Amino acid sequence: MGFDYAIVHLKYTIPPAVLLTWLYRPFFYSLDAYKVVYLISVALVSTIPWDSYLIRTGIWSYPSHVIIGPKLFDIPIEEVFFFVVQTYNTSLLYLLLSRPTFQPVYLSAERGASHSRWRSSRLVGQAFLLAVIAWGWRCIKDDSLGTYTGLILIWAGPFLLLLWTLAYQFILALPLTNTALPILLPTLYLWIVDTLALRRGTWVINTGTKYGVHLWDGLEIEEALFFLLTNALIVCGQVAFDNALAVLHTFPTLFADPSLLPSPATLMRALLTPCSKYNNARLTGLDEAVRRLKRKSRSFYLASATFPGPLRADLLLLYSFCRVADDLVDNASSADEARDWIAKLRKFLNNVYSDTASESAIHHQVCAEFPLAMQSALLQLPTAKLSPQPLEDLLRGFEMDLAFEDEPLIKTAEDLRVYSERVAGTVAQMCIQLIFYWYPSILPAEEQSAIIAAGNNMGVALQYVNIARDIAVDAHIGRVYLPLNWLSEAGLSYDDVLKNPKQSQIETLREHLLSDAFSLHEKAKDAIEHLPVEARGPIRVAVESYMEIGRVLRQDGFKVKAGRATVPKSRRVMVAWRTLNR
Ligand SMILES: CC(C)=CCC/C(C)=C/CC/C(C)=C/CC/C(C)=C/[C@@H]1[C@@H](COP(=O)(O)OP(=O)(O)O)[C@]1(C)CC/C=C(\C)CC/C=C(\C)CCC=C(C)C
Repeated sequence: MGFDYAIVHLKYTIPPAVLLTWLYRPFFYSLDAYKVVYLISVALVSTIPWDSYLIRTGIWSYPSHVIIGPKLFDIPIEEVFFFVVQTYNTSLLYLLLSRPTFQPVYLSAERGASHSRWRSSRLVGQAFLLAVIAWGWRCIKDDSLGTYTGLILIWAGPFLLLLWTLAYQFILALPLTNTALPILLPTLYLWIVDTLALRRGTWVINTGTKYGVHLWDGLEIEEALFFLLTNALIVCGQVAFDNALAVLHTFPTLFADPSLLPSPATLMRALLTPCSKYNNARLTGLDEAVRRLKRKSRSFYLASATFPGPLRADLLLLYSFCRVADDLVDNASSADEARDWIAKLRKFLNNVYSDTASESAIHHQVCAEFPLAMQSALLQLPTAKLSPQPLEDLLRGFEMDLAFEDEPLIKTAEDLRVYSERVAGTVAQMCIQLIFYWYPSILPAEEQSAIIAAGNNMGVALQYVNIARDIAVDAHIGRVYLPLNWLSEAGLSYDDVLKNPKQSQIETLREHLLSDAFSLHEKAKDAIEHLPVEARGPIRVAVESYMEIGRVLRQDGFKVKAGRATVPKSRRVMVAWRTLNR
């Protein structure tokens, strides 16, 4: 009996597991736990018979003075733990590196003209893996120095072939930071650990069944291959799982109301769905939504990466609709044109929520009345999960903007509040509706209404920050959102602000608005902790990264980009990290 192997775990495998768990903790949703447990179970079931065979045939061995003693099918318990901890560590690294990626948009890769190129890639990969398996078989048949290599290849090869066949498109399409990196980093690390363990004699690769070639001093080529292939299996397994989830959550017409923890059979059905059945319009809508968010809002783009998959998709689509609607109205060349857009948007919403308008009539109206680049933002809005009232109120908020043509719109703080409730409180309400759709709350109805009311206030707080940031930008387009009575108290007229929005008295009014924003924020923020657990951290990030603009505005000499105060990227990331871990 000895503790050498146990010490390898204490020194080299458990510390990264603790570190990775700590880093991934804010995102460790039940679905992630499900994925990791699933992969660990597959790893154990597939590895134990193989490893047991290798030990019983003397290909590798563990001197009795390095292990504690208990064994499972002749495998020391420390070795069984190795399969668990390696799968756990590599999976967590994969999950961590994949967090920023919105995976469903990578389903679109195998479409259009390049279809035959994808088919060739699949065939080339399959042929390569079949050749690898055949070569492994030959090595074993020869019963010589290639035996260990052969056993590795005929064990890992078929699993890799299966995963490649099911998910090759996703494996190839995802960024290398999601695929190659989580394979290579743990492989390199385990090569180093293995070198140290072999040198100390913690495990021994017996002679006669190995080539005796070293990748570097102390690292047998077979060991290097083993760790590379096992990490490739873990990452490809995770990618295949995510591929199935992306299909399940992206195409409600193929898989209506999928469970948040789908069964292996459902996952397999999703993976086996041919790409030709994918809804291209939905993929385009999601793709455009991600691009739009990335281009237009750095705060919400960062926050979006913290939301769990299916909720993230719906928030992206909601953002896309709100952005397009706001831009259509704001960028119109005249008030009449803006009114026209609002009428068209209202017609669209009336059609969507009416019992009589058919899907093709809605489609026809959108294609006939809206620019091509904006159509998907309307057609993919998740209206079935949203009530019509906040959308109608949002349009009424946009209509208020048009009143600027005739006279100053915001006369009192109350007017400002009404306006902000319409353009931002509504957005908050819709975000909460989507959260409750995906993660139904167990709270009584009145508590849920209180959360929605707090959300509405939080939306208003964000809108105040938005107005405080954009005083000069808005003045440039003839709008002043600061209440008229505040202006007169500061000895200013509406035209003074339009002419010189950077004068010193404006700073006092900006501070007044920010102070109202932060006091609303302070009162509303506790309600976030009553949201379903999956949404709490991400909503904190969304809210706090936007409120950070307000904090920057309160500092002297803040950085301005295109006339607007900006939060430096490192500061945004710090805010996100801090709020996630709160
Ligand atoms: C994380 C994620 C993907 C969130 C998406 C949020 C979303 C759907 C935002 C829509 C934004 C939008 C374009 C709305 C149109 C009206 C408008 C302009 C509103 C202002 C947003 C400012 O965005 P931006 O700075 O990009 O706009 P301009 O360049 O000035 O045109 C608003 C300030 C409103 C944003 C309000 C929210 C996102 C609501 C936040 C509150 C919650 C999520 C609820 C909090 C919950 C509790 C319980 C307190």
